[in-house]
This record gives sequence, C-alpha cells and structure tokens, in this order.
Amino acid sequence: MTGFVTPLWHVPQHGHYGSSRSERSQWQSVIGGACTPPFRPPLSASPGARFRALCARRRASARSPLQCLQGSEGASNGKPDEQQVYREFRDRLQGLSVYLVGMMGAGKTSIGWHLAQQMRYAFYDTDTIIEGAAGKSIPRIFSEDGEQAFRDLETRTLNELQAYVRAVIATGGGCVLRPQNWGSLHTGLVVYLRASPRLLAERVGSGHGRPLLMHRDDAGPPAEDIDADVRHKRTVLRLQELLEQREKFYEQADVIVDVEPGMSMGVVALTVARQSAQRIRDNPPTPARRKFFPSGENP
Ligand SMILES: Nc1ncnc2c1ncn2[C@@H]1O[C@H](COP(=O)(O)OP(=O)(O)OP(=O)(O)O)[C@@H](O)[C@H]1O
Ligand SMILES: O=C(O)C1=C[C@@H](O)[C@@H](O)[C@H](O)C1
Repeated sequence: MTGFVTPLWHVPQHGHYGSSRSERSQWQSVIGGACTPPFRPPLSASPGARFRALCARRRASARSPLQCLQGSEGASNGKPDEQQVYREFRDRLQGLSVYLVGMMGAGKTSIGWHLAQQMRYAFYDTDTIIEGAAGKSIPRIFSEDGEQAFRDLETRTLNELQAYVRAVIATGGGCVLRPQNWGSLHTGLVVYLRASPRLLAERVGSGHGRPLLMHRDDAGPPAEDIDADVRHKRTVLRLQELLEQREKFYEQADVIVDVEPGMSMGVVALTVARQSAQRIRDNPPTPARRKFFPSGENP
C-alpha cells in the first residue's frame, strides 16, 4: 500500500532513523514546504507538478509550514520557562512524532497546531488528509461511501504517517477502535486529551461536520428545528455513549492529559509537553523499540 499520504505533498518515504543522508536532506527540504491546510496542491496535478508548486510556494513565502498556517513570525515565543519545557520534550522525543487521540472536540487539532508550533514540529491532521485524498468532506464520505470506507482511509493515512519524523499528528476521534491502527500510533508517543462529555459538547456546538453527532431522529423534526437546549442535551448523551465505548482504548495512550474547562490552548499544550517529557524521562525509549511503553500500561 503506497502513495496515500504522499500524493498530497509528495514527501519521499523515509524511516525514523534509518534513512540515508541524501534522503533526509531531500525530506527536510520537502517537508519544510509541506503545508498542512489551508494549502494543498491540486490533486489533479502530477506529483512532479505538485512538488514544484510546493517548492515555489515555499520560496515565495520563505516561511515554515507552521508559519504559513498560523501567520506567526517564530515558534517557541512563550515565556523562557515554557520554552524550556517544550525544548526538553522535543529533546526527549529524539525525533519521534506525537499522536494526539481523544474524542471529537477534545482539541486535538487546535492543541496539535499549538504544540507543533512551540516545538517546531510539522503538523498533520488525519481528517484533513483524508478529505484531501478523497476530494470530499467527511460527512460526504460517510453518507456516500459508508463509515467503513472512512475507517479504511483512516488506517491507510495512519500507516503512511508512520514514516514521518518530528511531527505532531491530530488523529480522528475513532482511530483508536481498530487494533491495527495502534501499530501506527505506537511508532510515536500517544497522548490522550481527556475531556468530559459536557465540555466536548460545548466545543462541538451543533456537531456540524461530525457525522457521528448528527441527530438522526427520523420520527422527529429536522435537526435544525430542534431547540438548542434539547440538541445540546442529546449531544452530551451521544458523546457520553461514544466515550463509554472508547474510553478503554483511549486509556491505552502513553500519556493522559485532563482537559478542564477554562484551560486555554496554551495551557493544554504546555501540560501535554510537561507530562509527556516526564513520562519519557521515567521510561526512556530504546533504539530497538520505538514504542515507548507496552500497551495498557499507564501512569
Ligand atoms: N483549550 C481550549 N480552549 C478553548 N477552546 C478550545 C480549546 N481547545 C479546543 N477548543 C475549541 O474547541 C473546538 C474543537 O476543537 P478541535 O477541532 O481542535 O477538536 P478535535 O479534537 O480536533 O475535534 P475533531 O476530532 O472532531 O476534529 C474548536 O472550536 C476549538 O477552537
Ligand atoms: O469520533 C469519530 O469517530 C470521528 C471523529 C472525527 O474526527 C472524524 O474522524 C470522524 O467524524 C469520526
């Protein structure tokens, strides 16, 4: 199985540590221009054309992909003690990637961007990669091709992302359900952003764009006609139900970060970095085994 993530950004395949110097330098020059959204080379273009477009865009902007995304002039612009936390986390990772898992609305995408910027890591979002590769939105993939087709795309995306180093990867909320996905997740450090259904419901709002939260009450009024309070309560219940099914899988993560109401994105990202650095300090990875910890073992 090849070429699923690569066609989007034409990033050569490479290993975590085993790639040759020429491969590594090629990778760095390409990944440096490999913007996650909003920039994506058109899928209709040939890989060569997409690669040239990326390079041209990079030269034109002379900024890193994260700077392209966030309009920031530099990463790690926090306080010196915060910078120290991110530096320690980055050093301890030794190039490995960070996978954020958790329910819809937990903040995987938002925190992932923030974390990547602070760490000068690349950032990928599997939902966005899937939408780009499929050429349609997630709700359309669900309605036209079915959830299993979406899950297959998700598995392929995670499988290909294994080859990337120094990346923060925001995953889809349901990726933890397939055992085979854990083979991909465990090539890096897996962090679970844990939040209550109530907080998640506040964050996802109407559930727009999230097919598993769409209110399918055939007998009742259309979702948009439902009273906001009723809809919110239903969303909380639906999230509670999903969380009950998934919690045992999320808890296989290497690090669990509790996201409480009122914690800003900066505070959550810093907590991720601090707890993760501590976890690696206590359980250093071995070169032969990139997986940090046996699954199921948590602090
Ligand atoms: N710490 C935070 N403080 C305030 N708002 C937040 C925080 N974290 C996330 N949000 C907001 O909550 C919403 C959901 O966040 P986000 O899209 O990052 O979640 P997600 O886990 O990636 O969800 P999904 O799996 O559905 O893509 C966004 O509007 C985001 O701005
Ligand atoms: O929790 C889930 O199963 C999902 C979460 C989203 O991120 C998307 O991956 C999709 O809507 C499914």
